[in-house]
Amino acid sequence: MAVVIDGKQVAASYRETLKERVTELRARGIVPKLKVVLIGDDPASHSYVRGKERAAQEIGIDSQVLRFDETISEKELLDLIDLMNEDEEVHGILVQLPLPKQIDESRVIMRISPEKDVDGFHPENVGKMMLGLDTLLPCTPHGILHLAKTQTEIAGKHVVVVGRSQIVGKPVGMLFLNESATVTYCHSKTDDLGAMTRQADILIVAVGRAGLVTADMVKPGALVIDVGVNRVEGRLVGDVDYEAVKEKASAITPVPGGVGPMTITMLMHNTVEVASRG
Ligand SMILES: Nc1nc2c(c(=O)[nH]1)N[C@@H](CN(C=O)c1ccc(C(=O)N[C@@H](CCC(=O)O)C(=O)O)cc1)CN2
Repeated sequence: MAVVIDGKQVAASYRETLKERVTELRARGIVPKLKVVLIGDDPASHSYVRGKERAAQEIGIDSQVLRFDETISEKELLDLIDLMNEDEEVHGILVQLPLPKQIDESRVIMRISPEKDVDGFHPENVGKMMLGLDTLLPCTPHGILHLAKTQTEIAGKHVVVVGRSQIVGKPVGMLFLNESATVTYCHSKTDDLGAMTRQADILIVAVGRAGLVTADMVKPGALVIDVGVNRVEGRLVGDVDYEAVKEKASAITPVPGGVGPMTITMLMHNTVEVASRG
């Protein structure tokens, strides 16, 4: 029976250290400031942004959410980003994804100053991450690495990543490689997925398909990290068949309450990092 990794608790304890850092910054007259751009009325995006506001308030970060109708043009959004880039009081800028179809996501990400890119999505930050240089790391992958380190040594472990998205799959593999893990990437075209996942000491699943990973696809004693968020019959579930895999793994993240809370916490971490750079 696996240890259930309590992401809420790990996140809460990490936020305590951030609170202390913010108290020190405020004593030096620095108030960390985060601007979040929220476009449209997607209920999930609104809920995630509320979570970001709550976490910022708890830690002492000054956050402001700028809400726009989904008809906003790309030019209006890019002009707004320019203003925030120039505002010396703003440390972090985040545009909540996904964006409406008239707006090119890459153009938006590339317009945010890399120094203020608290999502860690800008190519300059992604490149530095690949090189193992100190930079703003993408929040979900950073959160996953932190959770994994609460359970095991990473160096020498075989990490299998299922999923190759720009914001989770690709970067999370890179972060584990930087920690001297052996990394295998799998995706929708991978032949015999189970043969791959069964080799994993640490299995990270980020596809967005409920029940994709079943118990027979997991090596006994593996650490299983489920990044999927799927709504099935009104319930939130991950990509892993949680009840069955729990019996086989040594540790597992639940959905909800696993990786999700770490995403928001690492966003706060990045905002504090930028503010600390002075
Ligand atoms: N600009 C960004 N957009 C998006 C990101 C991102 O990192 N930056 N990631 C996701 C959404 N996201 C944060 O923005 C996010 C997703 C999930 C959670 C979370 O806490 N999930 C909970 C369940 C929440 C629920 O009930 O729906 C959990 O897993 O426990 C936080 C943040 C896409 N967009």
